[in-house]
Amino acid sequence: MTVSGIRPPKAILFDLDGTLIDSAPDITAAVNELLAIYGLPPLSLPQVTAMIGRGVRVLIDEAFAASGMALDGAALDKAERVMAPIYLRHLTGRTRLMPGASEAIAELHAEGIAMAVVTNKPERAAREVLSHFGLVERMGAVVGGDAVSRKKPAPDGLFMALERLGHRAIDTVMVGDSGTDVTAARAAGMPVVLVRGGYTRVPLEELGADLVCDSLHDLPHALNALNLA
Ligand SMILES: O=C(O)COP(=O)(O)O
Ligand SMILES: [Mg+2]
Repeated sequence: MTVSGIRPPKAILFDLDGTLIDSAPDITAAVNELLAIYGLPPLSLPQVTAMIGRGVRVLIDEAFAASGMALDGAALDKAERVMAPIYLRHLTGRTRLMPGASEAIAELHAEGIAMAVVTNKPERAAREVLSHFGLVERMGAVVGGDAVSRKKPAPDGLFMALERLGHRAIDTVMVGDSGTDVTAARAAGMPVVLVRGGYTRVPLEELGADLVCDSLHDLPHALNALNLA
């Protein structure tokens, strides 16, 4: 307890793409390599960026639709299999940490706050990126979109991370960049903070988060001011 009545969180669940890392350039490269195999021209960075956050299958579906080639279920299954190794070859080359990510994680770790990543990215890919940036050992759990039967906006991955961390939803805050993260956090009964600079085109104020931060630099301070129920 810092100030009377204000109770900071004991654990934080981070979204990955658009929140801790700026992976859109690598994901765009992977999408364009896949499209090229199908004889399709490349999409732009802003086009692909808007497709990130709901898992690789949605990404592929939307990329083909935007290229004028709608895929049925079986064709989408096949494209997903073709994409898997391509995606894994484009994880870190053009990906950077979001501003303030390492500082915020170091500060929260020093404060004894438990942390986990809950992403719709495949878990192997998420672990590889976190390990590349030296952050995987800071995370008490990494839950990928393929580790649960329902990805975010369902709360399944958040519950799995809580179980692994040994914390309760009411002591935990979800930190993300999109409406998907807000919906998942609400479904898990958890407060949610959104950070600007991610992959959502909708103004963050309209997404119903408890708090909006300009960058991860502001996060440790903002969390102290968040009044948990
Ligand atoms: O859509 C993805 O693959 C990843 O998205 P997330 O890390 O923002 O959940
Ligand atoms: Mg995201």
